[in-house]
Amino acid sequence: MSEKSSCACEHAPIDAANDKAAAPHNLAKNESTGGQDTQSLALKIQNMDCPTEEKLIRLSLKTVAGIAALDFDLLNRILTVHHTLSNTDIIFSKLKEIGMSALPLPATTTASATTQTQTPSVSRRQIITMSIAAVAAFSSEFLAWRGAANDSLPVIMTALIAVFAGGIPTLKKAWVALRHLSLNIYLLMATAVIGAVAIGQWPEAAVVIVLFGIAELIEAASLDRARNAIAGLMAHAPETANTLQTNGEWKDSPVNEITLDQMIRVRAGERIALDGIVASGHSSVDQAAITGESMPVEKRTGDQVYAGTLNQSGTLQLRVSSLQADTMLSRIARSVQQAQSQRAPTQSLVDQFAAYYTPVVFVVALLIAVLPPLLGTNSWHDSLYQALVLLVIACPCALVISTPVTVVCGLALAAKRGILIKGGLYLEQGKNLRLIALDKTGTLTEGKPSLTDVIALAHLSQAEILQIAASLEAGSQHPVAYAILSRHAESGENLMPVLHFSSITASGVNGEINGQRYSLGNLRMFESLNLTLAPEVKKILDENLAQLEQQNKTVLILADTRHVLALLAVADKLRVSSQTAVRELQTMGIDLVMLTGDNAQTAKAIAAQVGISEVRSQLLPEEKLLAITQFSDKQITGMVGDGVNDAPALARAHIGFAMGAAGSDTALETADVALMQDDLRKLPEFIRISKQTARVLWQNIGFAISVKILFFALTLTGHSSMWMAVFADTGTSLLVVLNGLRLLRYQVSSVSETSSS
Ligand SMILES: Nc1ncnc2c1ncn2[C@@H]1O[C@H](COP(=O)(O)OP(=O)(O)OP(=O)(O)O)[C@@H](O)[C@H]1O
Ligand SMILES: [Zn+2]
Repeated sequence: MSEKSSCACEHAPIDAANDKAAAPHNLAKNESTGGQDTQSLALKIQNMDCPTEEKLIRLSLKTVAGIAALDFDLLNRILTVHHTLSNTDIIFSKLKEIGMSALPLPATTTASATTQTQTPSVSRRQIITMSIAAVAAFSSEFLAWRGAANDSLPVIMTALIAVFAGGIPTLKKAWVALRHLSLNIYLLMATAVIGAVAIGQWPEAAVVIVLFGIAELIEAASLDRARNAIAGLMAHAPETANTLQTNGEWKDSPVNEITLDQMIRVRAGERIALDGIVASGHSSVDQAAITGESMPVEKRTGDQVYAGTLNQSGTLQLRVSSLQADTMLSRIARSVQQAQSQRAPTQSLVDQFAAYYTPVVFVVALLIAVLPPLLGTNSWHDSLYQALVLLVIACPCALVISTPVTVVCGLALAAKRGILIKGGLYLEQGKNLRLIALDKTGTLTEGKPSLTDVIALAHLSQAEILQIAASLEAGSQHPVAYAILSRHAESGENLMPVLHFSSITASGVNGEINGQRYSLGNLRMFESLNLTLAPEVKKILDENLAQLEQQNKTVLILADTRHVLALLAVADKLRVSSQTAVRELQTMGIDLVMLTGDNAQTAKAIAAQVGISEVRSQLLPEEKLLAITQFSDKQITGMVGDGVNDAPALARAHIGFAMGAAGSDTALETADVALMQDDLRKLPEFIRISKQTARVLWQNIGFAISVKILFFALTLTGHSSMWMAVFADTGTSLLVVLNGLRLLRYQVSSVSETSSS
């Protein structure tokens, strides 16, 4: 057996290149495709349940030239093949060869696939034949127990019935594995059974293969449970919606036929079918399905509502703003689905362990079969039997299956609470966070500042100042611009046209109005103008500046090319939840640092209010990035931002968190963890989920390994039998899957929630 194929039963990675298949698609693109465009083919494979099958598929498709990468989503039984083939028939025929029938899926439906209930993987027919097999196997065992010889005709006949009714799928898969020179659990089982027959233990052979068959069915059924539990969390949007027809009537139509900008009506008590903007009506909407927040949110004309959320009180008319496949809910489902096809570190660890464990046990089994009889310390018969028992416990099934189930349940639990985690890696790393850097504006504060002061320093009136400032800010997305623009909107004046507009990140804006060049921004921006000011003007400017900053306001200076014209001050409110979150994180032993582009005085004041002692202010985006780089060189570092200016820093941190992701596409895309709600308390909650997931993960690993060790010892001392080993293996698999599922019901109670509600 070759180096590669000697790896374990189950889904140990086959080689480095294939292992990358678990990484996001863009990686696959760069791989060995010779610059051609990589296409993706999504396939639904009904009987792809177990990591063993993943391995078989990898083995069989590995030989096909033009396949760049494979993404496995075992839980949803979807295989995505990234390839450069012009004809994909070869994929189907290769799959058929190993007994898998594949159904092509349109690329866009992969998301909604999570939200459909799946056909159960255990059919009635399988249950009936397995029952017949079970009766036959136990009759065989019973006859032998009543005194019939183990190789007498009635015993052999009943055993054969059991093997044919219950063992054919196992034997078939073993044959495929053998042909591919891969050592997997089916091959181990088949070896054990054939070995038992060879030493005349017919009843034993029958019982083992039937127990294993039942185990496989139970495992498939329990994975179904995991699948449905997760689908149940995500599936919340109705399939039809009450739409306005061209003749003015309302009619229920299927959601997938509804187009953008159509009007739909949602009555009280109904779930909303598509994302939309409220066109008329007023209601409170329970948005838990998207944001995880338990309090309903008031919705009126102009507000955004999401598919899957529950309209509680009034009738709403909505203008549809996204198609079914693009709703926030579908994107969350898609994101969870993509996350689960990426291996978490523990999973890779377990896979690696499994890759060594099985061959080692196999060699030990061989030694046990051969050495004692050669040395004359045991009979051939007994040694062979012991060796076969060892083969049964060589299967790392429970271990390998429990990790993905647990991780997926952790991801689903978090998604249910409005925390969107982009991969098992971040879920596992969360518990190791030692330092979290927080952005100020929009993260600790609401990010919706209001204009508090307008101080004229030259000939302009307040109204003129406001008009110039607002016209300049019209081209900016910065929260400061929002403050100035919304005040200006109240005045009812028009904005003036601006020529040669430019916006300088972390400084301000400038442009030309009526032939005059203006700039508006922070002190850094003003100083870059190099104006020579009369001493008395300089004095007034400095005094006002100091005074406003003393009040913890962000001060902007409006200037033309020769004079300083005015000071404008804005103030932002701290989020109520920030304080509690900061305290909780500190209790968890995490260091907090505030990073901000704002002035030192205001930064320090806000930090003091929330209880953060380390502050870095007046940072440019690249300086934020530098700070994060320094932090993450030393410890596991998280960064929380709103994803607009701080995308590079978010990307550099070990875990980048984006706030209020439900409102912003960039945030949802750039973050490793997207907090759907504008609430920092989701951060300690994320860490708690991470810790609980790790706990369950290690419980499972510990339990599975203990059972193996126990049986190893029992076997070596001649105290276990083959069917006991199968029983233990199955039982362990089942228990670890159930233990993983328990996570879904984990109560993420937190101090802050109980005290604030
Ligand atoms: N469009 C703008 N108009 C006027 N001033 C601006 C504008 N954009 C940035 N500034 C000034 O530059 C400063 C730094 O901006 P930056 O976006 O880096 O940080 P911030 O939003 O204030 O805070 P944080 O870094 O916490 O998000 C702002 O405090 C403001 O004084
Ligand atoms: Zn197993």
